[in-house]
Amino acid sequence: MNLLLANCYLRQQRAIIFHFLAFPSLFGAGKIYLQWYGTQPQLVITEPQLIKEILNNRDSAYAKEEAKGYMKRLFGDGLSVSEGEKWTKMKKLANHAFHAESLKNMIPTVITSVEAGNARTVETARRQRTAFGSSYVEGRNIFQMFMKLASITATNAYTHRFPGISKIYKTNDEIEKGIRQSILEMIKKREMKVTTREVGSSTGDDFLEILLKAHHDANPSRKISMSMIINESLRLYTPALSILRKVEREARLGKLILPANLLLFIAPLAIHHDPQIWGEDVHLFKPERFSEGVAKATNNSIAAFFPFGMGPRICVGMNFATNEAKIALSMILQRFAFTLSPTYVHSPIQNFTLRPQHGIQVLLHSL
Ligand code: HEM
Repeated sequence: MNLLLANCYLRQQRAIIFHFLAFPSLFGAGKIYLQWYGTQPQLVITEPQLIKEILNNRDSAYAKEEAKGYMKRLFGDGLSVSEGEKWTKMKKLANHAFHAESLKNMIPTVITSVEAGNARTVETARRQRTAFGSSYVEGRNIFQMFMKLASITATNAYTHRFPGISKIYKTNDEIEKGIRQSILEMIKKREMKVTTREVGSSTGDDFLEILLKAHHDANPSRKISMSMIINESLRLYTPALSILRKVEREARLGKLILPANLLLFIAPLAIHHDPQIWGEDVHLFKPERFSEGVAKATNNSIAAFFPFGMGPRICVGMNFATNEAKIALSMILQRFAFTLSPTYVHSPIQNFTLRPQHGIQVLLHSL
């Protein structure tokens, strides 16, 4: 540890770099090491307890690293890169914009976008086929209601300061109710299919049916929900690969004394792929890890799973992103069955966030 510390100070003179992870037995510090990012040394932290200490710190010992180059162009001087009073004000506004009530109001817009995407896909398929299943007609009706709802919502955005608005909102409510009803009916039909089908007699399981079956499984350890699938995807393919902080003033971190200006590189992916936390099957996609919630899956170690960060700078879009994914997935799965295309090449890369290098090709079948 002392050697590591020495390196922290040497860094200031831009002298030597030791890669501690490469020599864990020599230095006994396998979870903390120094790396160079271009000409910039960074202390990489992959120890949950220390990460918790850094990200939850509220006495300004650690700050966001100033955005440079393309990051600056991308983020400007917005919430994610600001500090102090400006950050407090912006965070308050953002939290308000994303609180539960506001999120509820965004749902029709999300639904409209997904439905428009679904409709475009169906239209493409229509050119290749002549016959449609009843689900298309049901979907078209829902889509028409969405369009009406979207137009009313857009109109409301301009008229909400004027009296008499409650009448318009009532119309809005009715359409929303109609949409919800139609979707619920579609789900019910699919659920009936799943629950009345005998085990083993299934023909051509699609993802929704697999999900529904898992959801209805009598064995609680085999029940799978959308949240479990989203959590396991975020664990295995953590989109935000790094969370950066700068040491504002000399700070004690565990047994280390960190010099001011040292850059800290927090690596959620390293934690999410640590076999000591997740077990030897860490690289397998197993949503059932989360069957009893995140706390149980992580043995109550809050910093063992943090795809959206933690502490005061936790992602403001967390609930929006997960709700959007759930809405989009459930709507797509009601309309289509899909399987992975044989042309798909698994190649996750870091391109700002972690993403599939060549996209994900799937074969869609209209239901
Ligand atoms: C799967 C999707 C997403 C992931 C994995 C993600 C991840 C993260 C992470 C790890 C942080 C913390 C950064 C840090 O501590 O330095 C963060 C912050 C932030 N995220 Fe997200 N994010 C997602 C979606 C979104 C969405 C949809 C929005 C906006 C609509 C958003 C807006 C923000 C903002 C504004 C911050 C900065 C908060 C602050 O500094 O106080 N994110 N995000």
